[in-house]
Amino acid sequence: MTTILSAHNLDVAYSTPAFLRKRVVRTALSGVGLTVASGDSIGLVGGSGAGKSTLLRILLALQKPDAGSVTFNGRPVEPGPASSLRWYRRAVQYIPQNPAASLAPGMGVERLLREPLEQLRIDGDHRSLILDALERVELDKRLLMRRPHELSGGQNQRVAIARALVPSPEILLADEPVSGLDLPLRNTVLDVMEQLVHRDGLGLVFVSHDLTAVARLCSRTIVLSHGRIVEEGPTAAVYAAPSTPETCELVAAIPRLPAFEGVPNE
Ligand SMILES: Nc1ncnc2c1ncn2[C@@H]1O[C@H](COP(=O)(O)OP(=O)(O)OP(=O)(O)O)[C@@H](O)[C@H]1O
Repeated sequence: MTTILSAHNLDVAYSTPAFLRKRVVRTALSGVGLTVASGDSIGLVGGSGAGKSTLLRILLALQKPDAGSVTFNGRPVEPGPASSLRWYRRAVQYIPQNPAASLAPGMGVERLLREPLEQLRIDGDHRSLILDALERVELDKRLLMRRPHELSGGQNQRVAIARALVPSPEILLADEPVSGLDLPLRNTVLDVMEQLVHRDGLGLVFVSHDLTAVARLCSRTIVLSHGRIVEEGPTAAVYAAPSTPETCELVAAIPRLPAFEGVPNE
């Protein structure tokens, strides 16, 4: 059976606190829907304030929309106590933007990778699940003894990805996972994510300002602007012929190699 995470007609508006005299209501999402099957890779792009994080929080069952719904294989997904969401957290995992902030500094890598297995009450041989996740992110098992501050930024991000992989999820939701990394580390992390999508067939929702990374990982792209989906389709088609001003602006911002002096760009 194909696993499906679906969001239908999501609306979210934030309003300023009631004690302020001039109440401002800001639309964060309006009529947003998306569907992710295992093996799908979807880039979620848009300018600052477009609604990407709000959508991700709802897909992670961390926030309830004002209207609309999220389902996983037809089962409703809503914020609630950890015990009521274990089934969902096993199937859908999160890769954070900033592993330095999300990995507890006092824990060694082995403990960090064991914790989700215990919290989600996953049976089986935890040590072999941990070693398998490490291998998938191309980290040496000797790193299990280290703590986050003894690792590079790229190694920490791969630990964060391994932590998301240990419960054997079907879908990963990633929030700007390479934004803080310099170019070589960024490429290493993207290589790992590419393998997870293309070799292992995991579903991916990849939130990013980095359209080059989206082009590499995602077969489909959704463009959000002011809380609305303004464009969506196969990534190559969206980039080749953007049909809205918002997408044109994002595509125009993709860095290009400068022409060498005397050698004109084609
Ligand atoms: N807790 C909140 N209270 C009030 N307004 C909020 C809150 N969270 C987000 N917003 C507003 O909702 C809109 C969407 O914000 P959101 O963070 O989802 O966008 P984003 O696309 O993730 O932006 P960025 O790329 O800058 O992180 C913005 O106008 C933002 O200011």
